Amino acid sequence: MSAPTPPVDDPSTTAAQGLSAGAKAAVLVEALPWLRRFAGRVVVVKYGGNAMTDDRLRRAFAADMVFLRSVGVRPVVVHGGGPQISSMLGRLGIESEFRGGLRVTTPEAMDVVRMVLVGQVGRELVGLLNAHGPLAVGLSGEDAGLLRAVRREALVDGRPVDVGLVGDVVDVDPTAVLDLLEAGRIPVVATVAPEVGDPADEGADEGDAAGRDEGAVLNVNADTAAAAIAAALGAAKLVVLTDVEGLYADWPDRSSLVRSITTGELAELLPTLDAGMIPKMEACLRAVGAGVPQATVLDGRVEHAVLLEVFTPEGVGTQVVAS
Ligand SMILES: Nc1ncnc2c1ncn2[C@@H]1O[C@H](COP(=O)(O)OP(=O)(O)O)[C@@H](O)[C@H]1O
Ligand SMILES: CC(=O)N[C@@H](CCC(=O)OP(=O)(O)O)C(=O)O
Repeated sequence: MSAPTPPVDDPSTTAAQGLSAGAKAAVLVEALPWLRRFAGRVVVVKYGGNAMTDDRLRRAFAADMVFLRSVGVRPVVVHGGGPQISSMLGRLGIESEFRGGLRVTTPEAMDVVRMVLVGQVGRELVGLLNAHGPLAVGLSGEDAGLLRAVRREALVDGRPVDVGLVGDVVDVDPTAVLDLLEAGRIPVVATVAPEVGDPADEGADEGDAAGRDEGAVLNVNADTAAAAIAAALGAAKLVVLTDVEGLYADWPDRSSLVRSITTGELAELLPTLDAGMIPKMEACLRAVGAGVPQATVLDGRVEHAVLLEVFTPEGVGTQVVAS
């Protein structure tokens, strides 16, 4: 007879082993008001950066999502996958470049974006979460009308530049995500979205009577999509994982880390920021502007960063709140 398989998160193997009983109890007691505050509420987590590529961090992230769900919080994961897309494009010999922080997406590249986000990154994440039980269900912006997008341009040196099949979310139908949450699942969203005609563009001669361009699917930046989804779900929090401690007011001066910033202050700082941080801070601004009470950019290199953020009074990273 073989020995019983230990649970995925065998408590006997955790770092908490080194803590005294008093310290362990203090951690649990400290979490109590936060457990109460977020019980039953939606928390949207944008997953990307190092937390997505390092195996130990990937497992810790999955455990965090399962923890949230186990204590009655409703996590929704919106994932990126930029490095994985670049790697697959490279393997296929398809050239790819970013302009103003957005990938120039040809129809050929779009096939790869969709294949990698939906068929690879999303699948792997669902598998990681489901090692804990039948919890995660993957879907893309194309499923059940979740996302609708219009084409957008990139801003390079203040001037608009065509980047091909790249979109910005104009409409979210959260019904499918809410159904999954209601069933106790963890929705995992890949950010490709069907294109709709720009409602402002009345003279458009393409598309059907409803202004919809049949068939086109757009590549949407995952930070931007996470913000739109958080707003549509009335989330209690948007958490954006990245590979730095948070927002630096004077990048790369490490002493300029911002712990908390209002939307008004952030709007002033935004034009001075460098490429990588712009979509993240725009996403936080958009979510909080649309009524999400808090948005936080977190260091995905820190194991269990999401739990620390949600369940401790200090939090970690940079928090954006309404002015
Ligand atoms: N003001 C800033 N504060 C923090 N990071 C910044 C800032 N400006 C630019 N960055 C860069 O943005 C990067 C994060 O963006 P990106 O690499 O696109 O993230 P991810 O892969 O996590 O989506 C950081 O690693 C850093 O190099
Ligand atoms: C338009 C655009 O640039 N889309 C992104 C979508 C993936 C993404 O946002 O991934 P990260 O969060 O890992 O950067 C891309 O093609 O890379």
